[in-house]
Amino acid sequence: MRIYNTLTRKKEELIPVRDREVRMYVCGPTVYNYFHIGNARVFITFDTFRRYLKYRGYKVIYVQNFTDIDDKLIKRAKEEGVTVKEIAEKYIEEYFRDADALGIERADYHPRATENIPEIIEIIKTLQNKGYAYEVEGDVYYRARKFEDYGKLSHQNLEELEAGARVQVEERKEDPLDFTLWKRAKPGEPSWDSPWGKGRPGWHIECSAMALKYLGETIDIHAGGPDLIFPHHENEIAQSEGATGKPFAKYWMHVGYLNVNNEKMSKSLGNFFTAREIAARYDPEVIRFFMLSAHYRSPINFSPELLDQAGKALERLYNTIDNLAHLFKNTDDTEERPYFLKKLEELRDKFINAMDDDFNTADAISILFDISREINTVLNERSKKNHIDRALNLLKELGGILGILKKERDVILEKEIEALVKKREQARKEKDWATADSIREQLKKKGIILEDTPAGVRWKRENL
Ligand SMILES: Nc1ncnc2c1ncn2[C@@H]1O[C@H](COP(=O)(O)OP(=O)(O)OP(=O)(O)O)[C@@H](O)[C@H]1O
Ligand SMILES: [Zn+2]
Repeated sequence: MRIYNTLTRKKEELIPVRDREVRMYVCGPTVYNYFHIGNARVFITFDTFRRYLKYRGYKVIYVQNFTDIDDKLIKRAKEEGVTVKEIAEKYIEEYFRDADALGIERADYHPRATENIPEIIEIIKTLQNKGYAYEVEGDVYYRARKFEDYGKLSHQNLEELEAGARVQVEERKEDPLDFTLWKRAKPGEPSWDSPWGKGRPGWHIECSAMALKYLGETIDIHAGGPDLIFPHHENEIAQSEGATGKPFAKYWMHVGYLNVNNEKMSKSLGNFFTAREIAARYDPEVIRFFMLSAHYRSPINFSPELLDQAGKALERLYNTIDNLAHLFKNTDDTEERPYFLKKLEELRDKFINAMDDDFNTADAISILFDISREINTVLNERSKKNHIDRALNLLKELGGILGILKKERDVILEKEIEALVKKREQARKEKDWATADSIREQLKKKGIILEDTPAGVRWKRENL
């Protein structure tokens, strides 16, 4: 398998640290709000990659954290007159509700920053002992310039980094490049005891501490959204590698932005839809299908029209599944087509090759349509039962990796269709056009097309 690595800007062969085991850390949400569909892109993408790695026989240990203490949470808690803990509890619960609804499997570990304070303090102490960290009156900073490789993930040299660093109002830091590891407590804010007095952790150090605790010193894949490359992931590397002296993560993966009118969907711009709003209007499988139709590193535009299109495309695959179920019930089970079975195997291999090549879900989806086309041209009411069965299983097997084609469908049988066609004829005779139209629609949804001919009404299944 090959994976594009942000660190080397190349596709590299996946060689996990431990044989057949992939340890993966995905930066999770800051829990002060519902997550939006742009955030969902990260969760859905890596959930899919995790499923695929398992399909390929890897044991996967998957960690996704919750940032449950930070300025945004504190602000939100003040606004609502509740505690920071209450805000965090609420939005962690809401996260699971929405993620479950989108078919995102739970991580093996969902650690929270506030439940790992001793580990965070420990790593800061190590950094301080090694000269990477310094304290200024209860605040602790990371001495970025001391870490030789600083900038290696975002591919910036020191001049570029300096130009990017905001001029600091406070003169406490030795260098504008330095970043916070520990913040001295302000009155009324949650705080923990530490060697530097009462305070709370900075954002970057949480992930270093939790990755180390749950996955070890060198992990295989570290992932997140594109805005995390700098500074968050760059700083995570400086902290983790500074503390352990070992490489932190072998492969760094980042998804492309989900945009609205070519602008990043974000809370601050106000151009966002929560995952909950969208899941109320669209089938979760349609949302996944939409996300996975593009390459994960490409930006995607979000619009209701595009979701509708995704819905129609997914429906075509479901029609094939319905047709297969229909054929299975109605076949006379005589026609042997060894070529077809061989072709299915070839298409499965193509799907695997696409996914092995940096998780190319866009190609993988187009192969599902190739499979569907093959089924619809070759199979008929004489086909061998085992051919039909193999075809159905293959679609379910490969669809399942992407988290689609999992729904049980009630297949409409011939005699039900005939009955509805008759009912529609009757309605037409009585000039009850509303009923006639609604029956046509009902059948269309099940992939049945009606043709009004001079000899009466004929029907056929779409794709067959
Ligand atoms: N439009 C987007 N497209 C893809 N990923 C995104 C987008 N917006 C946020 N992310 C990612 O979602 C994950 C959760 O991030 P976080 O909870 O910090 O979001 P946020 O920064 O509050 O969102 P926003 O950028 O809307 O303010 C991160 O990995 C982040 O990179
Ligand atoms: Zn992180």
